[in-house]
This record gives sequence, structure tokens and C-alpha cells, in this order.
Amino acid sequence: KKKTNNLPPGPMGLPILGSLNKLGAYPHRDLHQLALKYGPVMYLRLGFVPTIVVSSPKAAELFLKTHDLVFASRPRFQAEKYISWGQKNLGFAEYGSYWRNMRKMCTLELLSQTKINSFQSMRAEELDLLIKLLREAANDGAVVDLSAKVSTLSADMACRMILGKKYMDQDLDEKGFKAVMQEAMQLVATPNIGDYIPYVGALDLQGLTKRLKLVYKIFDDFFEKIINEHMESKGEDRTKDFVDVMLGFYGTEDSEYRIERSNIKAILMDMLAGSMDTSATAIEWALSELLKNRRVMKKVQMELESVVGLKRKVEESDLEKLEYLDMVIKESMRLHPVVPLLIPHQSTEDCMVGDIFIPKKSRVIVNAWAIMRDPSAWREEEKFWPERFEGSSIDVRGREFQLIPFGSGRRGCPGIQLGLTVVSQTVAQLVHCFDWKLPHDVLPEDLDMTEEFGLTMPRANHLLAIPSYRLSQERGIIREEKNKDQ
Ligand code: HEM
Repeated sequence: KKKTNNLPPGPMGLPILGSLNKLGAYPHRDLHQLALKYGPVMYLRLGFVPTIVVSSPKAAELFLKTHDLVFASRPRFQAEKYISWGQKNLGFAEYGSYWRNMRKMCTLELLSQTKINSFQSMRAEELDLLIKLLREAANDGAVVDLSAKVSTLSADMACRMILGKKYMDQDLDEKGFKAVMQEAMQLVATPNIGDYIPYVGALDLQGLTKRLKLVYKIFDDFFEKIINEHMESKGEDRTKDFVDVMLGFYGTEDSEYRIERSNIKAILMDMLAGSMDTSATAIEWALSELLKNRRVMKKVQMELESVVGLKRKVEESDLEKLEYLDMVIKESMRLHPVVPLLIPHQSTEDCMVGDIFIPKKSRVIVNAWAIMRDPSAWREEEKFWPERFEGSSIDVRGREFQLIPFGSGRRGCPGIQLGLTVVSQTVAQLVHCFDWKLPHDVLPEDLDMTEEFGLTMPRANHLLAIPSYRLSQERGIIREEKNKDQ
């Protein structure tokens, strides 16, 4: 029997387009619907690209653990020529020794526990600034755009850690730092017809390449400037940011690959992209669920009261004692995966997965969104119910395949520890310091939860809420200060 007879089941698809027409504004949902019909390992032709869609925990284990090595590469696509400095980044790099070297450098030098800890006071400082701002809003009874505030916080933390200082929006481009970054993310996530139907690639029918080149130029100039500044101020006494660390490897011959400017720029882009949007998105979804589920919000606040008390703010060292908060973050990441389809994987050789044949160079999409609400693994899968994790050993690190918000295996996220720290600490602090209510008499159950699909999937509409300060001792201090003023 010919092996190709054993391709996984899937829709026939149109000539040329294949099944591209089946993907609308919410591809994770469209793919989920198709998987309900064709099964957890499904074959689609997207244009000319053979694509395997993986949609159950068991299937994910086969692709990300049993056969992890075969599926540890990434497909090539139009956008990366511009956004990864000639494929020199980590996230999109093909499997091989270059990727292994860069990944090692990132995990050992940039994202290690020690390095993460060295920025603890910086994170506390940034979070304090936000709390201060929110206290002013609370005094005025003002509505706060939480999505915007959290996005700024996350960008500021990322910039200080990676580039050494905060950059004002205008420093990058008149459009603003976050806007340009979001544009880059969006351009990378928008399906480019040229990736699926190769002979139209050069035509740039959607104008994506033109926009990408502009974004690339902005980042390239920005990173050049930053690298120059770091080279000039070398040897100054300061906590080494990521640029400093990488410059330590600059031009060295001892490793297999010389680290040049282009490598540094590509990795900087990885780190910025990896830490800005992801954490902010995870935080806004967790807060949304807490605003929607008052019972859970109260329970988190009670835990904080008993572990931290109302006399001080939360510190990172408290986090390990906050068990219920941990369940809340897990449950929020389960229902609102930040990266719903992970980053596409690609097979490096023909492979039999069970009795199914997967050809070399197939693109593999893991539908984490569908997997994390698979009714075979989760009871009442649509319900936000953190208690489901009580007494369970399931964590978010991808050892168990029903919960894979960070992926799993060789290509799993190297920034888990950092991401979790920022997300948990921020959510904890915001609900410890403040009570929150929805504006304009919006009822919790009516809170809009529409998603905006992309490589990362934030809320479609910003989360707005009204804070009131709730820490007792500091409230007293404020009163005293006010009295003094009078
Ligand atoms: C809540 C926060 C975060 C979430 C949910 C998240 C999620 C993910 C996911 C799902 C993947 C793809 C896994 C796959 O394709 O199998 C990934 C890859 C990656 N993440 Fe994260 N991430 C987060 C934070 C971070 C941070 C803070 C950094 C670094 C500063 C980072 C850097 C990366 C990189 C470099 C990759 C590509 C790895 C590779 O291809 O070898 N991430 N992340």
C-alpha cells in the first residue's frame, strides 16, 4: 500500500486555494470546527502547502513529544526575510545547529533564573509606578483603560530588561513604539497569499511586503542606535541588560557562530516580541475573567489578605504561596491562550505517526486553543472554574498535553519563567491594591470577551474598569498626608 494513502483525513479543498477559503477572522475556531468533522490529526492543503492540524491532547503528545525531533523545525515564510535579519532569530529559525546555539545562549544567558532575579527590583519599581497612577485614578473615581496601562507596563519592563532603559513612544518612530511592534506582530500573523501560492509571492498582492520593509527599517535603525550607545558606554557599572550580555559575545570566534550585529538585532526582536505583547495579553484576560467572576475575584483577594495582609503590597517572593492565584492564572491561560495556534512547526523528514503518514516539509499547526477546551480532557470545558486544578498536578509547562499555553518540547517557550512571574505578580498586585468594578453599569456577565486573532490573541476591545484602593495602612498614611496639607 502506498504511504500517501495514509495521509490524515481532511477536506478536499478548492483547486489552487485548497482550504484557505475556510479560514475566516477566527482561524482557531474554524480549524476547531473542521477538526470536529475530520479528527484530531487532520490534513489540509493551504494553497500548495501541506498542513497538518493537531487538535487533541493525545495528538499533541505525538507531535511535541514522541516525534518532537522530526517536527522541531519552522516553515519559511515571506515576512521573516525582513523581520528576522536573514533568519538569524530564534523563534522562526529552522531546526539545526544555529538554532541550538542561539537557544542555548538565550536560555543560559538571558532567560535564566539568575538573570530574571537580577531584574526583580526593576519590575517592582515599574509596577509601583503603575499603582501610583491607579491610586490617583481611584481618588478621582476615574475609569481606567486597563489594557492600555498593562501594555505600557509590560513594554516598559521589557525595554529596561532588554535594552537598558525605557523608550518613549516617539523614540522609535512617530507612530509610537507599541504601535510599530503591534504592526510587526500583525504583519507576521496575517496569512500572506505568497506563502501558500509561491508564484504570486513576488507580486505582493496584499501589500504586506511593502509594509514589512518599512517596519524592518524602523527597527533596524532603532537597534543600530541602541547597540552603538551600549558600545560607547561599555564597562559602566550597571545591571547588564540583554544588549550588554550579547555584546559580550560580539565577534567571538570560540563559539561555532560569530555573533555579529545582525544576530544581536534578530535576537533583540525575538526578546521584545516575546515579552511585550504576550504578558500583557495574558494579564488583560486574567483580569477580564476576574471582573466577570466576582466570586473568584473575592477568593483571590481573600488569599492575598491572608498571605500578604492589607498592610503591604505583594512581593515576588509571595507568589509561591499564592496557590489559588496560580490556579486562576492557569485557568485563564487555558480559556484564553495568548498564542492560540502556537508558532507553526515543520517536519524535517517523512514520518509515520502511529499509522498515519506525514510527508517531509509538512507544516504543523497545533491548535492549543482547541486542545485546552477538549471535552475529553476537561469537564465543563467552557466554564471559568479555577477549582478544577485543586489537588491536580497539571501545570502550564507542557508536561501534560491538555494544558500547553507555552507549547511543549524542543520548541516550547524559553521565556515561561519570566512570563509567569510578570503575569502573576501584576495580576496579584492589581487585585490586592484595588477593588475593581466595571464602568457604565456593565454587568459582569455582560462583559464583552471578543478576541482579536493574531500570532498573539488579545481582547478585541480594551478592558475598562474603575479602581478603588483597598490597602488599609497606606490608606491611613494618605489621610495623614492630606491632613498635613490642610
Ligand atoms: C505569558 C507569556 C508567554 C506566553 C504565553 C508564551 C507562549 C509561547 C508559545 C506558545 C510559543 C511557541 C511554542 C511552539 O511553537 O511550540 C513561544 C515561543 C517562544 N517564546 Fe514565548 N511566551 C511567553 C513569554 C515569553 C517571554 C517573556 C519570552 C522572552 C523574553 C519569550 C520568548 C519566546 C521565544 C524566543 C520563542 C521561540 C522559541 C523557539 O522557536 O525555539 N516568550 N512562546
